[in-house]
Amino acid sequence: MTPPASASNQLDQEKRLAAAAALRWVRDGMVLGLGTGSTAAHFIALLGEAVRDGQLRVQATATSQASEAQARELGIPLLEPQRGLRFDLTIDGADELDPRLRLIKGGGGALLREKVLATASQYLLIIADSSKLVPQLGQFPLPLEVVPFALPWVLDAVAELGGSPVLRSDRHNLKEPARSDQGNFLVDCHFTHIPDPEQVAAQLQTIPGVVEHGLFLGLAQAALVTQGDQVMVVKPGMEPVSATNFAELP
Ligand SMILES: O=C[C@H](O)[C@H](O)[C@H](O)COP(=O)(O)O
Repeated sequence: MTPPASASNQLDQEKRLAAAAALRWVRDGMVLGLGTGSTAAHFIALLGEAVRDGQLRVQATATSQASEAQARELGIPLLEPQRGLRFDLTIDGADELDPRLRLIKGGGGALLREKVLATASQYLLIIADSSKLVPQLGQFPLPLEVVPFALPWVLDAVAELGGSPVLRSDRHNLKEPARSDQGNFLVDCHFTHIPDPEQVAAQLQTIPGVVEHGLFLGLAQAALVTQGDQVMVVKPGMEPVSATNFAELP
């Protein structure tokens, strides 16, 4: 359900505050991974300003064509995928995160590239508004990237796991399926509750034709979650603390 306009403005403001807090930990010379989605777009915009004003010199690789286009337009120097390329820090959004920093990602269809960069990063920092932090994952439908040929069998297999799969439609032409940047289909799996994300991830990995799933487990080191006008740091096993308490990466 879409939130009413005032709530959606509030969430957008929270996203921007989290993005601004993340920018504090970007250091000159860093190689960055740039996430995808509305929260990551705030970060890229702020980073672009810092680069333009000469406050930061960084290089970056983006997790989607959309983020790459935004970064290019803002003059952020971009690196192509290459062997040996590692990222000091990747800043990305999430659709859901739990207190152990297990994530659901892929609402924008960028889960594959996002997981590739997250895995090649020393530090994955998630930025999010207050609606994203949940006690248990699964309310947000879990996205899968699926090879088109394999679709019918993937749908069968996900249904057997209790995930009520729905093939995602193209936003601009609802009669057509949405495609990832790789040209694959996206399937949203409505589990409602995922009490054991590790088990679900292991099961999804065995389905032929599933290129990637949107469970990000053990990948994020910290999250910046805005609650009202306060940005809080969330780390596994730690009570959330104000982001202003950290001078370095949390
Ligand atoms: O594929 C998209 C990504 O995983 C996004 O980071 C995620 O959907 C969150 O997007 P937003 O910041 O727009 O809520």
